[in-house]
Amino acid sequence: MASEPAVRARLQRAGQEHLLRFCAELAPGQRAALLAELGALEPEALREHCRRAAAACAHPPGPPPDLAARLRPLPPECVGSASRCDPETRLLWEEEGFRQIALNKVAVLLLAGGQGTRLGVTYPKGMYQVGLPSQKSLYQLQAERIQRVEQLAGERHGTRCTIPWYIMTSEFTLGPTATFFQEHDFFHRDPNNVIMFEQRMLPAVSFDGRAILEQKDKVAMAPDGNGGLYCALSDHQILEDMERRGVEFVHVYCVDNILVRLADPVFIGFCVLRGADCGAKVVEKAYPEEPVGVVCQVDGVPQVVEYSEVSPETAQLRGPDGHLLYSLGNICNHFFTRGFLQMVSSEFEPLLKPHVAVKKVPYVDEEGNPVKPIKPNGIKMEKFVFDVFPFAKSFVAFEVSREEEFSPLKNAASDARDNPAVTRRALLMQHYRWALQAGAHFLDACGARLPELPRSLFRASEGKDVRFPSSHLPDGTEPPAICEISPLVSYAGEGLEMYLQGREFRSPFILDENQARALQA
Ligand SMILES: CC(=O)N[C@H]1[C@@H](OP(=O)(O)O)O[C@H](CO)[C@@H](O)[C@@H]1O
Repeated sequence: MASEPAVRARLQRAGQEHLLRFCAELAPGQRAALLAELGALEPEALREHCRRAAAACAHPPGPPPDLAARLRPLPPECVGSASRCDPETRLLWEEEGFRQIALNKVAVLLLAGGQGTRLGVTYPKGMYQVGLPSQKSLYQLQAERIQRVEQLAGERHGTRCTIPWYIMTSEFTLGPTATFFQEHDFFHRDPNNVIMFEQRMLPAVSFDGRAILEQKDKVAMAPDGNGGLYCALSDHQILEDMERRGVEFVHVYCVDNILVRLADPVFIGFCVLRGADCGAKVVEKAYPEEPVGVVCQVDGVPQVVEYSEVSPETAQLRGPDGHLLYSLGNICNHFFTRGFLQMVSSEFEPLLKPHVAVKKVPYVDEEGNPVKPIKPNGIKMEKFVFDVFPFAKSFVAFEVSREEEFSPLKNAASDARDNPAVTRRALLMQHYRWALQAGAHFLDACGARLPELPRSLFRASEGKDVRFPSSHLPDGTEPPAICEISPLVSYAGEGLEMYLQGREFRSPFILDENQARALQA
């Protein structure tokens, strides 16, 4: 254990000795914990972190003044589209994706270190369940989609294959996530193929560059952002683990999108066939202020400009076709080759610039009294996962349908958007569409057939795909029938005809594996 004089000397080098000001009055256990926490902070890095935070604070808030002039939309040749391509091309991409999965070359990596502050929960967001009939959590939906896509790839190629699931957690989420997985028997995944690792934490810093003490024996620490991924990959030898397993392509995604398609073969295949080392899935932005980053070019280089860093004027610009000029909304689904991740982790990571968030950080005052500030008093610095895009040799964006692939759980019920009810509805609406496309009919409680989709709400596209965009429905509208389809039965709406074609079902209807077996018999 680090001794107090040793820790004090290190803190002096970092200019942060004040962190020990209550040390003498702590009980032995508390003191040891504080010394261990402080002893782990590297003095030069801590000094630099606090210096940068204070310097960033000296700049006026908001986007850099010259940013707008440096922005351009991504050139069309870098953008593919799942919905606007011809069906044969889409099939080719999908086939390539399945081939790579069957060869065990694809892994998924979940970014799950966040604190769920906006959602207002004290546990990891992935454990949240939005109120589906099956009561599945986000983690369970994800686990089951991995299992199904492995099965589909295996069937096509007459093999058994594995998609390892890497889960980046933080000090806040590792313990509860690990326990949750154990309690749920890893959702029937082999625990050897679920690899949890922890991202680093960084101290929150006051406006004058001093790390903040949250309690007498605890520094206010926060995860280093989802771009902490690249340090964490090195810290825990994750890339070596991928290499041992033969993984070449990694689908990185964030935890909150209830519709996320893990290891999506179409996306993987598109990126691989394009020879991309780095890719981002996007949806068309719904409205100018939508809180999604935009994929674009800055000084001619592909990049994401985060919603918090783009001015309202720029966000509202429209192109000649009337669409938003910066319309490619980042949905935090990224493709990386292992080689690219290796280069980033070994070479480019130190070049990533942290982003500054000014926050209310609870602290102890000079007398040691805990204070909950009413206005922002501190700075948290975070790296962003997409800040590595400028280092790509070949970057692509891939546009997908929002209704099918994007409904993030960000906010508590008190917020009208991206809340649990909205995400629940997005999933149930999707499953209802899939069931209708597969030829199902639904009955009300009295056995009468429910009217099928109001014609005015149809938007026919993608061949026989019946589109029923939730964005065209008045807020709060439920699908006409409740239908939930287990990801173990269908990953993206495929293969449902054999259970549903021409049959009638009463709402609510849950198509799980047992039900599917019964219907097949
Ligand atoms: C740093 C980062 O990854 N930000 C992402 C992420 O936003 P959060 O508000 O941090 O959850 O998810 C959004 C999509 O849900 C995406 O648009 C945005 O760019």
